[in-house]
Amino acid sequence: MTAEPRTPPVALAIAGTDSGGGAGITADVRAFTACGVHAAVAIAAVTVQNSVGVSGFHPIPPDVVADQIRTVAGDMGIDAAKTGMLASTEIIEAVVAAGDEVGLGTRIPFVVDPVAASMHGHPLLAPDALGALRDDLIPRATLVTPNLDEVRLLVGVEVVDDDTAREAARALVALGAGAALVKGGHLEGSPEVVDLLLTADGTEHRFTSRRRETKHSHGGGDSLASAVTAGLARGLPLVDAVALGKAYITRAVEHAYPLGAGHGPVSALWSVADWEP
Ligand SMILES: Nc1ncnc2c1ncn2[C@@H]1O[C@H](COP(=O)(O)OP(=O)(O)OP(=O)(O)O)[C@@H](O)[C@H]1O
Ligand SMILES: Cc1ncc(COP(=O)(O)O)c(N)n1
Repeated sequence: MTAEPRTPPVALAIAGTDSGGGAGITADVRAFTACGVHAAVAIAAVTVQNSVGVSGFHPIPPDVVADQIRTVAGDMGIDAAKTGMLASTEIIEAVVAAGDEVGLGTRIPFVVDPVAASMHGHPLLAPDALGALRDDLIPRATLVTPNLDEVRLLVGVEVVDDDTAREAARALVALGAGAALVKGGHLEGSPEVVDLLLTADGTEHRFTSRRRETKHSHGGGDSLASAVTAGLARGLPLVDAVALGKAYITRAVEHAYPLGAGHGPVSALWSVADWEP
């Protein structure tokens, strides 16, 4: 007799699409799958995007974003959730309202990746939405995962070394986040990439990897945040979930591939390429 298939944990990505399949929801779904959880999605925006950049940006009506969250939570349940591109103040407020109803950040671990722009420098968030991100969404986060540009926008700290990364993480936790992971990918000039995790009780952890010389890192931030979310959905403690996320992104950057004329994506294919009929 064969055993009944077991239902995996469910993780929800609340984010934008990338038509080129490098970043946003496509990176989230790949990371969830590679990390062993079922991927549910609440689409917040559609972008017209390829490896060279973003040429269109179309927010989804806020009530539709909120309804996607409610309908997933009400049926299959959510074991952890993450946000990526949220596009506007109105969408952020809708996510906050629906998130409060279903328990994001209280009953359910909630990772906020405060996406403000694409790696090509194209905006993915209305400038007037920073306040809602800072004051309403981040205080509900179990973990916030900014890159160094987002750190500057959110808390005004210029990160150049460990001390300033620590200062930034403290400022993010002071906004009300349960923990902050300050990602060091943009700190060029060092052979290592250090991501600094600070939890609300003041405990610090450094996650270090060798820096790969590559221009193909599209979707790296989304992939890291989603892999951490998958770890949380699987019930790992936060520090172990971040360690899983760092291991996943390190392999994904190692296997990143050229695609199109611009920046290729980090890869999840190493986790599935050996499959044979
Ligand atoms: N060159 C690299 N080699 C190895 N790891 C890297 C490299 N660049 C970034 N990473 C890792 O990728 C993750 C994302 O870091 P980064 O600071 O680039 O965030 P991001 O700007 O949000 O990502 P992206 O814009 O590429 O989606 C981090 O865990 C970081 O350590
Ligand atoms: C829909 C969407 N979400 C997030 C990113 C950020 O990813 P990156 O910084 O690699 O461009 C993106 N480009 N598009």
